[in-house]
Amino acid sequence: MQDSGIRSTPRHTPTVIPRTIWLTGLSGAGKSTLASGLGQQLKEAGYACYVLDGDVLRNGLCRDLGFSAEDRSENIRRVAEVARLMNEAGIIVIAALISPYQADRLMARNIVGTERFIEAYISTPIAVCESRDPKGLYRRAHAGELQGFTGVSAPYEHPENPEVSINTALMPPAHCVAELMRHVLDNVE
Ligand SMILES: Nc1ncnc2c1ncn2[C@@H]1O[C@H](COP(=O)(O)OS(=O)(=O)O)[C@@H](OP(=O)(O)O)[C@H]1O
Ligand SMILES: Nc1ncnc2c1ncn2[C@@H]1O[C@H](COP(=O)(O)OP(=O)(O)O)[C@@H](O)[C@H]1O
Repeated sequence: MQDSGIRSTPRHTPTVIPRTIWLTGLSGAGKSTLASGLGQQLKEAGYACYVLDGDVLRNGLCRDLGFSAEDRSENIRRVAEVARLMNEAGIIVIAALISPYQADRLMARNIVGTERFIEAYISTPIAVCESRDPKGLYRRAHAGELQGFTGVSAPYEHPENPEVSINTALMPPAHCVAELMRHVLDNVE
């Protein structure tokens, strides 16, 4: 066969390993802020990514669920299943859920696949979260208007071995996002 002489231009196409970065931490710790900042940076760097925010999903996919231990577990299971599907489609997922129980986070890791799962503990101390109180939920929980509120009247089990740990009380948001971005880039190519 005659050589047409046409050559495709060699391109550097990075082999992206689509990970799920699972942000866990108290309400007000900074999960949503960092998830959206990280999502924006990844998009700007050319990666396909998607933010699954517990707060948002509870208005749709998980709107039938409350905050009992069982419902939180089901919430996390559903989000982890979605994350797995998105990873399989080549999309980097950033999940931001309180996910207060160790067993549920382990379940999420197993559903997504342990090699794909990056647990990022947003370790902001509760005193800082309470002073931020961006939605007034701590005030309502202390006033007895909100039952089973994580950190006040429901437990938060600290991750024992997270891949990343970030205390947002110590650095401005941009630095926290940069720290997460560095970790993700080290792990997606
Ligand atoms: N009782 C109680 N405990 C904790 N959080 C509560 C509760 N009631 C409502 N909210 C609001 O729900 C958001 C947490 O949803 P998650 O899906 O992340 O929670 S969980 O992972 O299933 O525990 C959480 O969002 P964030 O503040 O962004 O964390 C709250 O706004
Ligand atoms: N370094 C920081 N990183 C993230 N959020 C911060 C930081 N410093 C202050 N904040 C503020 O803390 C609040 C965190 O709220 P949010 O991101 O909704 O937390 P969560 O999703 O964990 O409930 C926001 O009002 C944010 O502006």
